[in-house]
Amino acid sequence: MTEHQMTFRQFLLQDQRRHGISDDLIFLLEDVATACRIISNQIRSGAFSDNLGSTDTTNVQGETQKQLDVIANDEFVRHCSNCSRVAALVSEEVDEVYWLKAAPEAGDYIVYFDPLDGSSNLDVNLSVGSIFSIVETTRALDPGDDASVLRRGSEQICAGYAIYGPSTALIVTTGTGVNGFTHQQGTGEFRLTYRDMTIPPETREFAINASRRLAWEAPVQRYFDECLAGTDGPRGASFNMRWTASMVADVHRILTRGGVFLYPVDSGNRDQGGKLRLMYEANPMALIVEQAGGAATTGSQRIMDVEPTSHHQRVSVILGSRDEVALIESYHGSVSG
Ligand SMILES: O=P(O)(O)OC[C@H]1O[C@](O)(COP(=O)(O)O)[C@@H](O)[C@@H]1O
Ligand SMILES: [Mg+2]
Ligand SMILES: [Mg+2]
Repeated sequence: MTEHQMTFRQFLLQDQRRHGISDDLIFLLEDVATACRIISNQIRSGAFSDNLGSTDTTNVQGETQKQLDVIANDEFVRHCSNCSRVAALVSEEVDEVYWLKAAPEAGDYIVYFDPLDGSSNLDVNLSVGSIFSIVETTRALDPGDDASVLRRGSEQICAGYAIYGPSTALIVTTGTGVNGFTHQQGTGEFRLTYRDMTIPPETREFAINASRRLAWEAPVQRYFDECLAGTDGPRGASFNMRWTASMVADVHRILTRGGVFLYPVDSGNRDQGGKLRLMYEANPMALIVEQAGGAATTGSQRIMDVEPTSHHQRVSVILGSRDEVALIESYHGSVSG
């Protein structure tokens, strides 16, 4: 058997030998993989099991929940609760923190997750995903205080996402590079198919929701206009654009062939602080992108250095190919300099 076909478990055991990850983290990651496997099957059989479409409930984000948002949330809660070292869960779909331990200890885990990312794509059969982030606490959490789960992204020990696209894949980092595993029909195994994913520093492809152009701040407008100016413009090159309305799908493309993804703060979402959520969208994707040689910024600050103030806070997100991100950051600097 070549390393190429290694199973997720075999890879984690190798990671343990090489980098010392704990048994508990291996068990937890296998539980996350099980949750994603079940969610993948639920999505793919959606039209027959009547779980497509919306519920009549609204989540803490003020969004009408899709049935699969709720199903995916329940699968994450059910499986992540198996690990006795998980003290708390933070989900995009639920306002409060799930406290799993009455007396948390230092060394316990906090799991933050977006159970179903790109929900607006579900009913139109486009790629969606799940995103997760794991922090190991250095001091005991206080179950009476939800703010005690607030940790900087730089404290993550692990992050990943599952993409439910033409195939289902699980992309994970435990702090020593990024590897991806494709779900194998028949065996149900996740097998190593993307080894040491690396983002090229340069790119000619960007992803942004251009329908928000009028709301953007000057640095983003400048960047966009220069890309569209083509070979005769200041960048001296023509750029391609993509936007899937699923962060997981856009980031997966960037991990596979490079690019830059922007969901900046703009006049339409400034009151909320942006669109995407820091703890279970921006931070995990920032760790994955940085581990693959890319960069992730708010425009003025490294995303993983942002000091969180609430577990559902939103943030400006610019991530991907390192040189492109640096250029966009310099445009923000030149505005604020
Ligand atoms: O609809 P828009 O403005 O293009 O926003 C799309 C963005 O919103 C999201 O769908 C938000 O995530 P959720 O689906 O988990 O709420 C991102 O995946 C995506 O990048
Ligand atoms: Mg999301
Ligand atoms: Mg979601």
